[in-house]
Amino acid sequence: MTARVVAQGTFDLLHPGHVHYLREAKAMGDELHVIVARRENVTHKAQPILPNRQRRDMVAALAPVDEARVGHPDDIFAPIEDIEPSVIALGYDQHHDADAIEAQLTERGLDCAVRRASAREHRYDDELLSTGAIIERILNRRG
Ligand SMILES: Cc1cc2nc3c(=O)[nH]c(=O)nc-3n(C[C@H](O)[C@H](O)[C@H](O)COP(=O)(O)O)c2cc1C
Ligand SMILES: Nc1ncnc2c1ncn2[C@@H]1O[C@H](COP(=O)(O)OP(=O)(O)OP(=O)(O)O)[C@@H](O)[C@H]1O
Repeated sequence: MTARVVAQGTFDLLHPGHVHYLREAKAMGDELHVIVARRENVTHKAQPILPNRQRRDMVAALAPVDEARVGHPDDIFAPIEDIEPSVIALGYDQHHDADAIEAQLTERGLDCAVRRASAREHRYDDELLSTGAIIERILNRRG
């Protein structure tokens, strides 16, 4: 049986940290499905610069990714019910609580584990491993 893995995030302005996360998520199963957060659902930080569809298309073009979709407007478990993954891979810094997600999955009758991916370490001095850091450098150098 094919083991599907779900990864999720904003993925505005791609960088090597995203690639690290998606490679690791893919290694947790056979097929990687990515849910790209809708702009209006990104409320815990500044809203993305790039539109939903552009972020989805760029993520879909990355080697570890089998399918990428823009997330549901108001039910984050709707795409999960559709994909039926065996693992949800949370990013190392995602604010979601793994136990709370597991409880909601069980409540909906979904048999799926929640795992946490690792962070990517810097490999050289001025490498930028967050979208926020890229935007800050743009503002500093071009603003
Ligand atoms: C299991 C799971 C499913 C999600 N599904 C959706 C969704 O359907 N629609 C959406 O807009 N965001 C979805 N999200 C993304 C969150 O809403 C949140 O914006 C996202 O995790 C932000 O990640 P970031 O801080 O890494 O950018 C989902 C997150 C998780 C953990
Ligand atoms: N340096 C990194 N190492 C490993 N995973 C990362 C790294 N940066 C982002 N990710 C993961 O990629 C996914 C999408 O991240 P997100 O789009 O929030 O990027 P970000 O660079 O962290 O953004 P921001 O700087 O705006 O917080 C999340 O699961 C996040 O944990």
